[in-house]
Amino acid sequence: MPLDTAPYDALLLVSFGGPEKPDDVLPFLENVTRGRGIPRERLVEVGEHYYGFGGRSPINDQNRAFISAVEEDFRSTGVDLPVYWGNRNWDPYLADTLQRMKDDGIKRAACLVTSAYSSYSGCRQYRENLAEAVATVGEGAPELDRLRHYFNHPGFVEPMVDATLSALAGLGDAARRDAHVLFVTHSIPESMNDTAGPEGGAYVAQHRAVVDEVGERVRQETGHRYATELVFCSRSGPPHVPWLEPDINDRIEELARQGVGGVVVVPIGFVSDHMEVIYDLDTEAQATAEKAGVEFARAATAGVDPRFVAMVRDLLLERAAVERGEEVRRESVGALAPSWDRCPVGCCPNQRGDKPALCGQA
Ligand SMILES: CC1=C(CCC(=O)O)c2cc3nc(cc4[nH]c(cc5[nH]c(cc1n2)c(C)c5CCC(=O)O)c(CCC(=O)O)c4C)C(CCC(=O)O)=C3C
Ligand SMILES: [Fe+2]
Repeated sequence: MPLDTAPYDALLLVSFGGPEKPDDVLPFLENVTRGRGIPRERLVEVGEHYYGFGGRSPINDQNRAFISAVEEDFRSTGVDLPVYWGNRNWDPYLADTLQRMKDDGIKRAACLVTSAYSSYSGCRQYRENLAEAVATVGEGAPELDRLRHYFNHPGFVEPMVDATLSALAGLGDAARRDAHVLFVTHSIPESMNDTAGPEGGAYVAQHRAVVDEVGERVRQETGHRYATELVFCSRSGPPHVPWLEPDINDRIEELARQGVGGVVVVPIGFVSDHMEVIYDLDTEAQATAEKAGVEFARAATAGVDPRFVAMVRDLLLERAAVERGEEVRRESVGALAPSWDRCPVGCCPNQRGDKPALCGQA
């Protein structure tokens, strides 16, 4: 018997997109930064990160692998739904995917965004992209609901705990003893965090909840309370605009000066090993650590961990039941409550002016 997924007849994976070949790099970067006030020098620099990896981001292949894993999970558990995929910044673009869904007769889809937290960049901007894509397709475009934020879902948190434990095990005994666990996420402008979520500050608050929960579980598993902290990578934007700090590289250098022998870097801000992870962490931050004489181990991202894959099904069935008016039990761990189904009005505002966005409260 297939499980009841009504009112949904599809799942849509909504992601960032990335270049597939060197010629894609500049047009991709132009898509990402259009109207975002990013200095030219920064674009040239980030372009080099991509060229250094053959002009190809791993993110699209990672999304393909994730979709295959979700399809397999659906098949084996009796969820009879097709899975579609659309990006903000690169092919397959959201509007093209929505057109295909409409042609396939899809009426209403649940959207999983590959970003776990609240912020303009991680949430509302995707909701604006969905609104734009629906407007492009016009009459007959599928109705879309966004599945809730999953930073505190056990399917996201538990793989992070195991990844942190494995990374700790990868340090030498001496370095491990006083190692600092650096939970890292994408920096955003301070003003973007100040307005994130319904009451502001949600981006940092949600990350701190994950840091505390993973830190506590690692303590339970190892019997040792490692120093844990939240640090940031991938700062962009003009120098006079304040972004969230400390930067991971600055922090590693400071820890080295204090005599700390090892760091474990846990990319809680990202769901797969895309360019921010393989360049900003594995290349740049690792080089910083080497130069400073600090042992470095990077924890895996959630990727295709079966628990993370199964989370998609859990969120989908949960939301479907909510939309049918049924009582549901919402899985979550840590200090914060499960997140909302529809973003409150004014949540994570676009600081450059209002744009239509889907998946919010009326
Ligand atoms: C919060 C956040 C996430 C996590 C949530 C989520 O996953 O959505 C994220 C993810 C990603 N960011 C990515 C790539 C880029 N982000 C940029 C620029 C920016 N990101 C920002 C924030 C975030 N970004 C911000 C505030 C900017 C400044 C411009 C602006 O205000 O909009 C730029 C332009 C160059 C630069 O400025 O660095 C690039 C190339 C890729 C793809 C990687 C790949 O190709 O493998 C991914 C997954
Ligand atoms: Fe980004």
